[in-house]
Parts: sequence; structure tokens; C-alpha cells
Amino acid sequence: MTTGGFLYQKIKNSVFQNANLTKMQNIFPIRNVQIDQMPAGLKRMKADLKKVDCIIEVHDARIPFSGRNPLFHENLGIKPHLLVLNKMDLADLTEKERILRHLRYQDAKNVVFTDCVKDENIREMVPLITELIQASNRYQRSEALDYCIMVIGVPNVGKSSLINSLRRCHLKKGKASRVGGEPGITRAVLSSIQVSERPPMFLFDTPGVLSPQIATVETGMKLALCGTILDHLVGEDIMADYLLYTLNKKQKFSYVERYDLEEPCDDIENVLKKIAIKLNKTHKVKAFTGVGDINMIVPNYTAAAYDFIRTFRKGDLGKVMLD
Ligand SMILES: Nc1nc2c(ncn2[C@@H]2O[C@H](COP(=O)(O)OP(=O)(O)OP(=O)(O)O)[C@@H](O)[C@H]2O)c(=O)[nH]1
Repeated sequence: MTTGGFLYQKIKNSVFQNANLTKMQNIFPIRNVQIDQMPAGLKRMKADLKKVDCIIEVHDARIPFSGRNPLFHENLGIKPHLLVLNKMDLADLTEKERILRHLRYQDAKNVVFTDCVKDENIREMVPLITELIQASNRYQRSEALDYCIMVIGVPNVGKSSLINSLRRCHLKKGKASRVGGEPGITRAVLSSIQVSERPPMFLFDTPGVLSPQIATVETGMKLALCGTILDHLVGEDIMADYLLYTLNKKQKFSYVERYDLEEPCDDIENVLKKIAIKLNKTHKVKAFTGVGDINMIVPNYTAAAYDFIRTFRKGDLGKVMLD
């Protein structure tokens, strides 16, 4: 058996590697990215930079190396920086040390893995941020007694969830920032939200900003599987194909048992058919024959693909590292 991914390979071969967004737009027609100009959200963040002491960049732990927006580093990189790799509950972290080494080699020296649903590793953040700020030059904020932090990241990685989780852990208070399963929930840079009393610490939530250039189709697929791009803009069938390819490549075969397959399979059509039958996701179509029309019941491939992707995102196909 091969790993599959035939649909994905076809797309990959049809565009140039390292293509810019103009070339990629057929595949990743991302709505909120403006080519050749800084996205409005980022402009606003840059303007607010003088009000903050530290930047927390949140990213998905399943893609520690892919899809981080380089514009963040270019435009906001002068402040102390903490990289939070969130959704650690969904990521296979058996190679955590290698990941940390590689990140250190890039630009990220301060990294924390978190789970904002179960509040894991959240309590270590306030002391770490305090340390980073105290070791830095706060310029015009050197007299300020409170600490202000900007939370940035691509859409849907858990920026609002992190703020809510910090508030739960340190202030025993509930939600202050809206959370949602789809990208684009946070629309504006909010006013500051308190997350700790001692030291007084305030966080700014910001809208997710994707990179205006997605370097490769593979990076785009990973970002899409992590839910940072709306599914229908990429296509559930292509995403499902890339997911099957990844699961086979990583030898994560729990989909076989879950969907009553006999063995691992590299043919997405076959897998989606089995999923549709198992979940009763079928629809009626009219077939035209020479002697009259007949109604046929056929598998609903899109619904099956959607279920496959959703099951992966919930972690029900096991913990996976996409990078
Ligand atoms: N499994 C898991 N899910 C998480 C975690 N953190 C956040 N989520 C979920 O991820 C989704 C997105 O969370 P948000 O906090 O809205 O993400 P965001 O980055 O603020 O999103 P935008 O406002 O779109 O940029 C929600 O469904 C959260 O419940 C986590 O640690 N583990």
C-alpha cells in the first residue's frame, strides 16, 4: 500500500513550490488576506505596540514549524516573545525535545506547550512572562506597574481560549473573550483583559492574521486541517485526502477500526464510501437512463469527508504531529 494522497499530489504538482498567494489563490482563496499590503489587523497591532511589554504568539502544537506568520516577527519582533504551542492534547509530542531544539534554532527561545481546555501548563505562564519583561528594556513603559501583553497568532489557534484559561487559573473568573470552532471569531483588537492580580497583568486579544504568503501547498493543507482556514474555501475532499495521506505516512491507523475498514487504505474515495455507509450519510440522486429516470441512493462524500476531518480535529484519530 502507498500512503495515498493522490488528490493532494495532483494539486501539489499543478502549482509551483514556493508560489506566492496570487498563484495559490485557486487553492487557498483566503478571504481576509490582502496581497502586497499589511493586513489591517496587523497595522492596528503595530500601532498598539508601544502599549505592550511582551508578545505572546499562540500557534497550533500540531504544526510547530509551519504556518506561523513571518509578518509578526518582522513587525512586532522588538518586544520579548513567548511562543505558546496550544492544543497539546491533540499533538503527538513524542519528539518534543527535537521540536524545542529546532524552534530555538529558528527564533523561538521561550516556548510553552498548553491545553487551554484543561488548563494544562497555564500556571507557569505568568511567572515566565514576568521574568521576560523584567529582563527587557520597557522603554516608555519602564515606570508602569502593570504588565501589558499582546496575544497574536493565526486564526483559530486558541488565543481567546488562552486568555480565558489564564483568567480561570489566576482570577477564578469566567470568559472575557469569545471562543469559537471556526476561524475569524475575534474581529477587533479588544481592550485589555486582566488575567492576574499579582503582578497586575493585562492581555490584549487580537484577530487571527494569516501569512499573506503560504509557502507550499503542504503548509496550506496543514493550516486547513488545523482549522485556521475555513474548510469550504479549501475543499473538504482535498483536505480529507491529505489527512488520509498524513495518517498513513505517520502510521496512525486508528481510522481503520473506527470506520470498519478491513485494513489501512490509500484510496480516499474508498475510505469516504465506507465512512458514508457506516454513518448513513447518503443522498438521493436522479440518474438518467435511456428508458426513464431512476432515483439512486449514493454515498455523500462531502459529509463523510467532513466527519473524517472533524473526528481528526477532536483528537479521536489519535494524537498527530502534522509537521
Ligand atoms: N482540543 C483543544 N481545543 C482548543 C484548545 N484551545 C482552544 N481550543 C478550541 O479551539 C477553537 C478556537 O479557539 P479560540 O480561542 O476561539 O481561537 P482564536 O485563536 O481566538 O480564534 P480567532 O478569534 O478565530 O482568531 C475553539 O473551538 C476552542 O474550544 C486546546 O488547548 N485544546
